[in-house]
Amino acid sequence: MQINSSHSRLCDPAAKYDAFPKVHLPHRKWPNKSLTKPPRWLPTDLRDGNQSLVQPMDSDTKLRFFQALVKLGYKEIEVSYPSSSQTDFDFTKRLIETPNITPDDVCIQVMSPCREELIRQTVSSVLGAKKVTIHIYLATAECFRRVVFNMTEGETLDLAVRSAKLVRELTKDSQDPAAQSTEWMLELTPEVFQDTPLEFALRLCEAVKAAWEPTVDLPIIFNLPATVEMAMPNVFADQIECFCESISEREKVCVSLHSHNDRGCAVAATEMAQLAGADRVEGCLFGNGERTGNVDLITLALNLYTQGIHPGVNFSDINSIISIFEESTKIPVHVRAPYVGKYVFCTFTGAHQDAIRKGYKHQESTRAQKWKMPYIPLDPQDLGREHEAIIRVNSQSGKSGSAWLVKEAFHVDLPRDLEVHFSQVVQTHADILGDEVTLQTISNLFQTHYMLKTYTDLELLDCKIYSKLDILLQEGQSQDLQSGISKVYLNVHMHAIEDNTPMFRVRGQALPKYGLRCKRFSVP
Ligand SMILES: CC(=O)SCCNC(=O)CCNC(=O)[C@H](O)C(C)(C)COP(=O)(O)OP(=O)(O)OC[C@H]1O[C@@H](n2cnc3c(N)ncnc32)[C@H](O)[C@@H]1OP(=O)(O)O
Ligand SMILES: CC(C)C(=O)C(=O)O
Repeated sequence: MQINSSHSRLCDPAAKYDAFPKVHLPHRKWPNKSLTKPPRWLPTDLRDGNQSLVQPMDSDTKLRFFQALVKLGYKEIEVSYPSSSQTDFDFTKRLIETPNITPDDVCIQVMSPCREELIRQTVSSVLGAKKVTIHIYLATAECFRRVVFNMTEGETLDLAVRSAKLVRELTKDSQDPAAQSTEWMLELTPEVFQDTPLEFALRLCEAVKAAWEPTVDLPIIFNLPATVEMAMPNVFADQIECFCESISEREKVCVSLHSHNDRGCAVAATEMAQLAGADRVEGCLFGNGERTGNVDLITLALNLYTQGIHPGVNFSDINSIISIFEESTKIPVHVRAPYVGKYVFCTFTGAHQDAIRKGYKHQESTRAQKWKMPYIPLDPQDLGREHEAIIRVNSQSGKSGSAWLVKEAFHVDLPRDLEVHFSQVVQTHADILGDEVTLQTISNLFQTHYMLKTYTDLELLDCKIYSKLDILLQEGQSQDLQSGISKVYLNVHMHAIEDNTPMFRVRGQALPKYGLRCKRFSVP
């Protein structure tokens, strides 16, 4: 019976789940806009990213990660949840007290729930820093208020205001000299903004703004999270546009986004919400973070980059960032992660390989400035990646794939006939192998099949197919010309590897199927 009831639920999801309500915004403007500049970025790898790990980072690991984020160019970094653990508290102090770790233009952000003792502890961890954002959060979504806190809207609003006033008292209004040399900002997160009635979110933010009294130079940050992503990106964009249009003193407010990826749409939601007016984006490298992760900051940045917009951060040495990330989080970057995965610039597919190979040849011959490459939206070299990994060969590959690897191994362009022939050799091998055919294997197959292994002191330099007619004409033997040309010759230019000086020409007669039979050597 139990089984039946769960079956019936699966057949009728509406009995269990409600559709997310639409936003009434008939004159929405965001669909007609484009992104033209990067947002203010805030990586939260050391807080939201860290809190999602099986093994939270220790102080040295956090420091290494922090320094990597600074090197990438981030100017606001959420470094900890100081009241969560001694490690986080001490790490925050370490960033401030160790000379030359935190550049003067980098603002560190620390987070606390709206609880008096925890706010006090949080502020005490950052005293002495140059620039700080105190980030307080509280749950405003109806389900959270009712289920977790048992608080009314009024009680929630009061708590938010009291907390903002406390932060103010401890920071920008404080008489403590240690607090007076700091540039203080306040960030408030009404948690699960996406599921909070807009009218209540606005009312609460207005009250907190009045309590904090921000300025145009140091605006208050309202971070509007999809703590759990619950609706399509267009719905989120509508919510953000409504908020941006309705909040008063917009010039004193920085609207920040913090999207999680529960529906797999965090990148799209974050991009559309920027069209809708948001100024700032919180997220994590490689989309780390609670559950399905925070929005991936690298994808967002490189999406801008490939539209010709400088993202303000620099991913030109992506491999070192991947290493730091994997060592720090113990989470491998997915091989298909946009732009950065091991396989994203790589194809096994014959038709794609052919297009890419032609693309590279075209790019080289036209010396085109603009990047227009079939199947590859970003030049891997811009990320410090090599081209070698682009084409890899298995049984799904064709002649272009094996020819690309022969070029890598021997630096020669195969003539088309030979490409076709060699590809059949590789295909037969790949089918039997049922696996990738490596560069080393391709090179061995080529040498063995065309008998280049016979002369191990020689290196292949060039390789062309000549008709017998060409050869005879070259050698002035036109009198030997016979009608009905039947044989094709393969001319293989080699040089001796050992002393590297004398040039040899090995003439090989390409017999049926172009198997090379070397006939003679000569110094050219
Ligand atoms: C969406 C986010 O990412 S929010 C950030 C979440 N991050 C963390 O929780 C990591 C750090 N947290 C901690 O170290 C601890 O949970 C502390 C220090 C905050 C609190 O510790 P404890 O007092 O031992 O409470 P515990 O961990 O059991 O959590 C329960 C408390 O969290 C509160 N809580 C639950 N959900 C939320 C929420 N969304 N926002 C704020 N507080 C919450 C509960 O009200 C409860 O408080 P109560 O005991 O007064 O009722
Ligand atoms: C508290 C906020 C910033 C958060 O982490 C979330 O909503 O996911």
